[in-house]
Amino acid sequence: MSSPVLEVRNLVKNFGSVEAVRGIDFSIPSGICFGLLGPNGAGKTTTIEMIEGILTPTSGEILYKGRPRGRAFREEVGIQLQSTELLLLQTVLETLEVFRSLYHRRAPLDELIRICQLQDILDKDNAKISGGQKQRLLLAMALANDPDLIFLDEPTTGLDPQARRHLWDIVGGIKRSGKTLVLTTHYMEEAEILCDVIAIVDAGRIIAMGTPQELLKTYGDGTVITLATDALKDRIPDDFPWTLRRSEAGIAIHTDHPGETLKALVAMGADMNRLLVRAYNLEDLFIELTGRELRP
Ligand SMILES: Nc1ncnc2c1ncn2[C@@H]1O[C@H](COP(=O)(O)OP(=O)(O)OP(=O)(O)O)[C@@H](O)[C@H]1O
Repeated sequence: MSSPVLEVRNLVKNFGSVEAVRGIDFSIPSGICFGLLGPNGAGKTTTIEMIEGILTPTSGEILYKGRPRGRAFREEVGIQLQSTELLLLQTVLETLEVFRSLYHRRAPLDELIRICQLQDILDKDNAKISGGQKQRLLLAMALANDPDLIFLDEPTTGLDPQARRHLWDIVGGIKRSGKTLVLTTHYMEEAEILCDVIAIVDAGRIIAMGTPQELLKTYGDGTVITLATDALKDRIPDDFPWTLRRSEAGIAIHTDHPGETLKALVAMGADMNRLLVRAYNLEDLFIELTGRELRP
């Protein structure tokens, strides 16, 4: 079997007394989208900045195609940083051309423009493009050297839902072209849609890892019924047989027998108009594993 594109062994990063990354291990085969999912401050950016070579690890090992990172890594990797300042008086096209000229290996310009859907904004100054357009340009810049491995650090943070979905489509296309992607996000939905393998990161450690289906199977799938706290006439009895989670948003019940649970809720006088039945998802899993919400 060919060696993984990227392997990370016992990676640690301390900033003074802050233990940002506390021993992370993973291995990424070619052609997949690997996601680091976790709340703010979990250590996602620190982890990928160590791999990218922006930060020096306190300890641990990073291998690219089975070897320590060297020239090949620098030439074959594309990076979309979480925040990048663009030259405001340059146009989108000029920015792309300058960026492409920095590399020996270059993706064809028309392909970059087509993949990242920049056709309509090529003549616009960087100062005048929207958040979604800027993210698409940053993505095109990350693809400028036709990389084998691409890092995307929270590519859709701050975008409106429509721009977010647009970027998901583009990233999906890049994935289908056979590239290997590493993506960080604190959006469960984004990880579920784009990633083949997800590592859930909390407080500097990976607390669960697998395909979305494996994670849900291992840690509990089933159904979640949510309802407002005051949508029940009666009190929930102490011997209620299903897992209950209370929050400001209301009550969430995790059950493998939704029919029976619904019957029990109806018997307690539940207002059916204020009740939602949905599949258990990765956000539920995260809350069950850590006791905290994924998003702040
Ligand atoms: N340069 C630094 N100096 C000191 N502490 C830092 C530094 N960079 C990050 N940290 C701390 O390390 C921890 C992990 O931060 P990191 O940015 O890696 O998290 P993250 O999961 O990427 O969060 P976000 O989703 O907000 O980007 C946090 O407690 C953060 O405050």
